[in-house]
Amino acid sequence: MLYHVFMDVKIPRDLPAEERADILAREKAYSQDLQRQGTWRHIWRVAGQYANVSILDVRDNAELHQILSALPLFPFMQITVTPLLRHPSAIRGDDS
Ligand SMILES: O=C(O)CC1=CCC(=O)O1
Repeated sequence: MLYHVFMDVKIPRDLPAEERADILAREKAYSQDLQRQGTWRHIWRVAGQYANVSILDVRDNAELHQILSALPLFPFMQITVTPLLRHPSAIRGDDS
């Protein structure tokens, strides 16, 4: 199943710089690993915001929840999930 996931990042200003850098490095490694596996299909920066739009391809709601709740930035993000299905007018073969 495909999901559109909007992640709005709100890291507290008073988080120590070392801790912030460590979380961001782990977040990058975690998301890149899932991208290599094909689970995290797209990640886009939202222009002008510390936020991203991502497309994840997972088995079900439970797997999506497991992946998102394990994000190192999870405590510092507002996440909005929208389930997707193939549009009947779609012509691309790889979007379902
Ligand atoms: O910078 C972001 O948008 C937060 C994020 C999620 C996965 C990732 O690599 O960064």
